Amino acid sequence: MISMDKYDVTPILQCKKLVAGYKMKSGFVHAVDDVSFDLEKGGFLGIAGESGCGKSTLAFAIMRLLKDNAKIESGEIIFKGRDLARLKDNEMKKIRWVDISMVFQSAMNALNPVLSIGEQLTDAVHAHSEVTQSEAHDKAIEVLKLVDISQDRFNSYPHQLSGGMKQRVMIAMALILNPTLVIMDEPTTALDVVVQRTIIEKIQELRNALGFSVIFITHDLSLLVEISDTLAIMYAGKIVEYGSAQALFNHPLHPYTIGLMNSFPSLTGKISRMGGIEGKPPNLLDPPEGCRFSPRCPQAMSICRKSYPSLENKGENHSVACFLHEGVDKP
Ligand SMILES: Nc1ncnc2c1ncn2[C@@H]1O[C@H](COP(=O)(O)OP(=O)(O)OP(=O)(O)O)[C@@H](O)[C@H]1O
Repeated sequence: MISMDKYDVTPILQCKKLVAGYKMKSGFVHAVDDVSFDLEKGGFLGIAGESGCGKSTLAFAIMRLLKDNAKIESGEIIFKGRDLARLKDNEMKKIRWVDISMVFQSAMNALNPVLSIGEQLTDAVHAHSEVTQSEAHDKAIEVLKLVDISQDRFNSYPHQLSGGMKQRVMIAMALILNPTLVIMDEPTTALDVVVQRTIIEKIQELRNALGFSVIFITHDLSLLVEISDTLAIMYAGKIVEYGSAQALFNHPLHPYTIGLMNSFPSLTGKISRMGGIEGKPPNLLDPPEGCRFSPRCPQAMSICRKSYPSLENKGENHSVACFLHEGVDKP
């Protein structure tokens, strides 16, 4: 885990009570429901949760790249003092890819098969800045070098590269305009474990060298506790636990976080029972009353089925939304 002291603590991004989702004939899918968090300059925020809990919708809302049937219903996304949720499209265009970029799930498949990677990188530079062909070419070579791809590969086509290399090209693409924030949505999921590890190490190395902030989204909590300085655990559209990766790892408070932690082997090597979480997440068109986790929670009390607990501070940089902890201050 990374010490937080190294980084400036001024938030560059503040999500405040964000509500976003999908308009359907049968109602509104509350995919992101009252989500708030801060991200410091140079910070690394990991967002974990099962499939369908709203992680990608949150990422696309920040990028303002939501699908046609989706919308930001309320809340704010303050980036460098401006509310992205309310920015006009032409203003957002100046920020997207330039100041905030994104590496999508299976991004490597998004490379254009008929253009060389060098052309795709230089096109990305030209699309957003007034530079000469030779400056764009130099920039492309520079970012390829950052992700350990030799300049001999400049004229290679995507099919000539391995999956790991293609994903590194996508990371190079996300970094080419020197963004302040890079959102990574499952950037390594499609790759084998060894390649995944190299790419994660590369991302950390580049973040340390270049100082950009990262929002890293994955269902793999074991990976996140290792690489993030702050963690947000999402369940059914809501953040149920939030805080420093260390605090969450050492003292997970929410039964859902504990369930996720029990779903992977202990990093300390201690043998513990691997338990999953029974049941499945609710339908977000019609979520259960009260705490959305209550139907699956082994410790649910009657209040949990009636009211939703608010996210309360339980110690320095650690908060949880759970009635089991309401009014109890924990380290
Ligand atoms: N285009 C859409 N129209 C309607 N509902 C959608 C649409 N896209 C996603 N959803 C719903 O929104 C909710 C959140 O989905 P989202 O993709 O954000 O979750 P996720 O945590 O990123 O999942 P995954 O890890 O599988 O990508 C889910 O209930 C999903 O079914």
